Amino acid sequence: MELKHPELLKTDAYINGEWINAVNDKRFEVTNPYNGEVLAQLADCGAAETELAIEKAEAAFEVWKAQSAGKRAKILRKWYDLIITHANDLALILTLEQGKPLAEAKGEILYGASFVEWFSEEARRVYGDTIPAHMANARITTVKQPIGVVAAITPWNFPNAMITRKVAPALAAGCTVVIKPAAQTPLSALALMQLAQEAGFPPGVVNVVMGTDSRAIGGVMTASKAVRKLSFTGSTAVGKTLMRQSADTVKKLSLELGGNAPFIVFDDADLEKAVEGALLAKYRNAGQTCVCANRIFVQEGIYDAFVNRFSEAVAALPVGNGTEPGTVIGPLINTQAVSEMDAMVQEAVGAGAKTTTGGAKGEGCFYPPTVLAHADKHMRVYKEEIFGPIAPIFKFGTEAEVIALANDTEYGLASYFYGRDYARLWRVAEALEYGMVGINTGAISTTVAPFGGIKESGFGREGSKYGMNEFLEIKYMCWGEIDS
Ligand SMILES: NC(=O)c1ccc[n+]([C@@H]2O[C@H](COP(=O)([O-])OP(=O)(O)OC[C@H]3O[C@@H](n4cnc5c(N)ncnc54)[C@H](O)[C@@H]3O)[C@@H](O)[C@H]2O)c1
Ligand SMILES: O=C[C@H](O)CS(=O)(=O)O
Repeated sequence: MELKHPELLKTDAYINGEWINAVNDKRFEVTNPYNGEVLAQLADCGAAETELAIEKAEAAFEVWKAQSAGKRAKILRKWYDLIITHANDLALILTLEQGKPLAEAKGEILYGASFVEWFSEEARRVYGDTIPAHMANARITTVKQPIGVVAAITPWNFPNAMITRKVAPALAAGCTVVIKPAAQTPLSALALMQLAQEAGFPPGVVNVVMGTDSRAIGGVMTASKAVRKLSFTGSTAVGKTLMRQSADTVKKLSLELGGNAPFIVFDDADLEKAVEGALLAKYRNAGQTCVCANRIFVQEGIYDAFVNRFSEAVAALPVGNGTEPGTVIGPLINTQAVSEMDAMVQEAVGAGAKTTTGGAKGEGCFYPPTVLAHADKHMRVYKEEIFGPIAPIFKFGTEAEVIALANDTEYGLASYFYGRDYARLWRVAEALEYGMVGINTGAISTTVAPFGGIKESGFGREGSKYGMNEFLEIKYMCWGEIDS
């Protein structure tokens, strides 16, 4: 791996400002999904290392929370500057371990960095209140205080941004953090720790433990009384497990879970813009994105025109090695994902769907971008999160019909629709049961807006002016006997 800053390639856990091997010397491999090449052998951490990291984070909390907001802001800003300086190296590490094309990886690095920049600024704006008291001789104030040690568990699909989106607000609030990245993509997390160390975060403020036994690591995190907050991004199934495990210590939770986004195209939509938006919303990271369009609903008047135009554009998407310029679709994370895609496609085709492009396994971790016309609500692609490059297209008649279809899911993360009748745009935006709605756009993810879902897509918001609230407790103070 040719890096300008070779120190970014780390393979040991980062605990209390030191790089440490697993206590039992166990290592695990991280491979490149494009060609199966072993990129590195990493410390295979478990319960012992997690307990140590939590202990050090708890000790560091006393120091970090006592820093001024300005001091925390300065170190976060320095971290941001270092991430930007080394963005190309971070993007290469990300592409090699996760597979997404370099241009997308660079975009993720800049997106991830934007959370560090945003919360380096928000750090100085944790305001309290003075409230007119209920008694003449009393005064009422509130202050916001950091909740304490935070455990962060993150997925493989955005191995940089899903970390900074949690860790930046937590650190800005004065919390300390223990991160467990996905075992498939830990190199991005460790590279961020190298830069955090260079930025001057005191030992123990931010830590990373990685390993193949996620249950062991998560089990320690959820059982620990020292961990006052768990912030999880991943599947709904695992989110539910962690929620159950956290009940015994009544942890504050943020859950960013799975999605099943509808992408609705009304007859009056600009067809070209709708196709462009659908391509963007569907095929980011080869469809391995929580907010990807999962079900494309097209009104009957333009159904055939949309299917033809969209299929043509999908068939032309360049597929290949993420490090090659021009690649738009890289490999999936592993061959199991490829098999899962193929099973969903074959089930849909067996039930009457028609592939207009793609529809058969590629080599290794590749599955071609696939379009399924004449999909219906009885198929897996309607009910389940696809999390891959398959675009099922459903036909609908009326506004009421498509709202019912769009909301017919236990998920509630992202949703999208294209149209031009402004009265209808308002009605549909208000009727969709989702945390986020894209209206005439397929790209909604930004640090300035509250990112998160409802129903079984989780709760809590990341980014925006709301993001720090996840890591703060409001304390109310009632000052009596003022007139004595
Ligand atoms: N809402 C969002 O912001 C968002 C963002 C990215 C991904 N996701 C979702 O994540 C899923 C894909 O990511 P994934 O495959 O990494 O999800 P996953 O739930 O399998 O794993 C997520 C993380 O949890 C860990 N984990 C798994 N089982 C665990 C356990 N029992 N205890 C502790 N940790 C455990 C994994 O090692 C990984 O670090 C999709 O459902 C996607 O929608 C959601
Ligand atoms: O997988 C979903 C992540 O949240 C990525 S993004 O925030 O939509 O870019």
